[in-house]
Amino acid sequence: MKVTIVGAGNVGATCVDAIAHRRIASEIVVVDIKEGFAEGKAMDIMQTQTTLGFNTKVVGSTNDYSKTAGSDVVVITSGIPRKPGMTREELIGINAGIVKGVAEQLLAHSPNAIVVVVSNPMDTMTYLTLKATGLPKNRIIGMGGALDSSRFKYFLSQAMDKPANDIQGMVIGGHGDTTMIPLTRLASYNGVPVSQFLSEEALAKVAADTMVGGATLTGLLGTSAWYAPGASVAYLVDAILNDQKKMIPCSVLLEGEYGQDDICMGVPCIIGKNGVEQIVDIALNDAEKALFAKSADAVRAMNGDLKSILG
Ligand SMILES: NC(=O)C1=CN([C@@H]2O[C@H](COP(=O)(O)OP(=O)(O)OC[C@H]3O[C@@H](n4cnc5c(N)ncnc54)[C@H](O)[C@@H]3O)[C@@H](O)[C@H]2O)C=CC1
Ligand SMILES: O=C([O-])CC(=O)C(=O)O
Repeated sequence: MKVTIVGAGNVGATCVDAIAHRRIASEIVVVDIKEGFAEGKAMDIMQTQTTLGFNTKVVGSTNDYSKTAGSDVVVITSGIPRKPGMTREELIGINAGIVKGVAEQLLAHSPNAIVVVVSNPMDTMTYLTLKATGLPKNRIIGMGGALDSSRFKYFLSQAMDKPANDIQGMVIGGHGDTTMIPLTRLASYNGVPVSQFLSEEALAKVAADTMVGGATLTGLLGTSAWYAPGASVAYLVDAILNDQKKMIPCSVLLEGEYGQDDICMGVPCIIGKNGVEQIVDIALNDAEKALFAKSADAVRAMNGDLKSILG
């Protein structure tokens, strides 16, 4: 199986590394616009083959998409990250043009690929990719919910002092500081509701910490995070390549689900070899429904800005 990652920066290179370690692809091509950068990252990662014991071939390319031909999955991480104090939404002006151009070049060489969108603001970049390429909705997947859910489980495990791998939970909604919705009501410690272990106040703090999880790391690091984002992409790509039918919250086109139309937002999806194989329409309570509708309003407003940006 062949995977292409566009963007050899912090997130892109970590995606390559994490996918190579999972031993799920025969070849990974990494593309960047910066001369020699992707080639350098590819060579560095290839020089870990013998110490880490994987056989995936990693190839770097400076903007030559012919090397990406025939990819099964392509991942778009190209674009600028935010700096401390910024929101993801502020990146739209620069990233929209980058993502559109990259998506067109990728599909010219890999017309059957499943596209994973990572660049921010991710829900709007996913919607843009869908509109610009005209691909069926099952083949355009925005990655945000997998990451936000892993952060949610981390904060729950810290608050409960229990192992993160025994915690189940999902974050839906937009991938934004104020738009994501950690589903505390449905989170569990091996099936037991987390409300049995944490007070309402403690759960509210976990939800709040999860929502600003990316902003907190941006403040600490001076740029946004990459280890958990790269690992989340690899987790999603594994589910596609190995047809795992995992339920992963992803940003996908909604056509009536969750009361929304013509918008890409995070909802639980069954992910397999066809990409998004099913949207799981879970029964939200009234408060969660209201949060979802508010989140959709914000994402839709951002999508509206695409018209003026792209002409
Ligand atoms: N959806 C999510 O959960 C997450 C999204 N992100 C987003 O991912 C994006 C990348 O973040 P980082 O890797 O930290 O940034 P970075 O600055 O380290 O890397 C971005 C790379 O994209 C390259 N690039 C720019 N224009 C390009 C083009 N037209 N073609 C090919 N390559 C191009 C740059 O040369 C650079 O190497 C940002 O927009 C960030 O906000 C980051 C983390 C999580
Ligand atoms: O916070 C950011 O800007 C990058 C991102 O989407 C995340 O780490 O969740």
